[in-house]
Amino acid sequence: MSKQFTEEEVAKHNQPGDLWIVVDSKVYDLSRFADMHPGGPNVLFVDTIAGKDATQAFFGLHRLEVLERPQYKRLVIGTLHGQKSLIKPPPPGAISSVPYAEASWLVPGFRSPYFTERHRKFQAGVRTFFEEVVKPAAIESEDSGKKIPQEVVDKMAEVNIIAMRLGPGKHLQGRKLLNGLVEPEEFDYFHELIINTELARFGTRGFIDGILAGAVIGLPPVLNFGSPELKARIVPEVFGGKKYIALAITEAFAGSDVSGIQTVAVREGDYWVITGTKKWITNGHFADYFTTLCKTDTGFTVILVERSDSVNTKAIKTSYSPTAGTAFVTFNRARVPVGNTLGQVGNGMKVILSNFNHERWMVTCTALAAQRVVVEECLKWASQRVVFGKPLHAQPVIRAKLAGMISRVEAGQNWLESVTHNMNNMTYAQTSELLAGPIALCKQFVGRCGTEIGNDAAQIFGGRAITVTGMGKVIENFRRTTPFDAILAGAEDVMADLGVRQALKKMPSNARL
Ligand code: HEM
Repeated sequence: MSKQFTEEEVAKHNQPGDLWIVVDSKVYDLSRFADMHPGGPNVLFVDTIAGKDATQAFFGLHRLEVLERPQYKRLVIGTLHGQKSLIKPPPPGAISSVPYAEASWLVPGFRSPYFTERHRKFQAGVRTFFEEVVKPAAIESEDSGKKIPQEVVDKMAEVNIIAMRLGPGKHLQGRKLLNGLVEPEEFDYFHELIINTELARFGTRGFIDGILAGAVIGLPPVLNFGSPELKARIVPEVFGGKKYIALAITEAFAGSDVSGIQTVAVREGDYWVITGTKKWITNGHFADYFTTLCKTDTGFTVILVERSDSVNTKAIKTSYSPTAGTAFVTFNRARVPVGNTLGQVGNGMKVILSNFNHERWMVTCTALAAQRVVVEECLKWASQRVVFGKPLHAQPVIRAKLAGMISRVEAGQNWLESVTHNMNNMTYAQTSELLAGPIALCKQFVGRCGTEIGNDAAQIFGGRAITVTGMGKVIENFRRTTPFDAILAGAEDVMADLGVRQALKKMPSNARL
């Protein structure tokens, strides 16, 4: 039982050298801390704060996590008599009770045609895992820009999260997935959607890509088009988190116009000799393998290039965290055995295209999850921030912005879930034929919504939205990095155009008004 104080007792400690305040029923002794307070000592000595309950003032200026830091927890000397602490960080794995902070299938009372009890159990397990194991590293790496920690990769490999991120399929057979929370044969795209969602909830966009997005896009060509020997060697290393792989398609010469690439592979006996450069290669800075699109005599060919002295990687400074390992890659006559060819020589475009739908869908999942976090941040802030003597949400313009943000996220979510349901029920050929357009359009819609949500959130948070630490840090990260969602895996305008062109191809010739 902690020591209890009356309001009168607390009130006596209200000056330099002897300062107590109350936040959420806890009494803090700030006598020595006041001079070290990052917001300065003077703000603590005003009449309404010193010796008083400063809960509202505190939460108008600090995130709850400040009070969770050990150096500040130590300042608590007791509680206010007869009061209980009401504001607590949610335990790992908890579902938020803030409206629209969760997809509706997780909200008590709502029904879903797609998610089962098994999905719910899986979601709870994934959230707990990510919050306990991944979140601290996500925050640390996003900030420091350093490579994702190997211990986290090892733990993800142990429960087969790296393998699950490649979606349902034979590669999951015989694996124990998240301690048996899902069987390999029941694993579907909704399970994968859950993983993508949970990964994107920390306000750390660079880390989302750093934590092996390269494997999600770079390994499928090996799995689907590599020789049995190559697969037997590469796949276990990557799923085991021991080796890293990146997809190397784009160049300074060619982005959306993939066919403009200039990297060349020339056959010399049993080897390919590869010369050229690749740009914006996610995870490239620390990758061991590069799934590389090359020009060959008879068209384009995808070749798995292993890191060697002839492969040089240089970090590119992007607007998100260097922890993503974004690199400029140079192949300087890199010699690769012909056995590393993925698919048929000259048929590289097929190999590359086979990957695009899944990649675009994945980016849509993580983008949407990050947007939902922004909605939650804005609802909390609009409720706890007091302006002109009222909560921020008392302003109609703020409520209008919230309405727009919520509607965009819910629209995107419902579209994404419908696409995901169809991915679960279509053959690969049907998905290519019928879903390439909807996935492209859904991605461009969610990407555009990201820009609009970022703009609205910035108006709600004001100066805090352009400040890297403190109250608005999640909004700052989101606004700075949401363009990645609108560009990676297919730029917004290209996606829109692709979706419409796919639709026009299917226009019946006899359709008339
Ligand atoms: C337990 C008591 C407190 C602790 C441990 C604490 C700690 C901190 C910390 C760590 C920061 C840096 C910014 C951040 O990380 O969010 C900060 C900033 C600040 N604090 Fe406190 N603080 C306390 C109480 C208060 C109170 C009662 C006030 C009321 C006026 C206050 C006013 C400020 C201001 C004005 C800033 C600067 C905010 C900004 O830059 O936006 N602090 N405080």
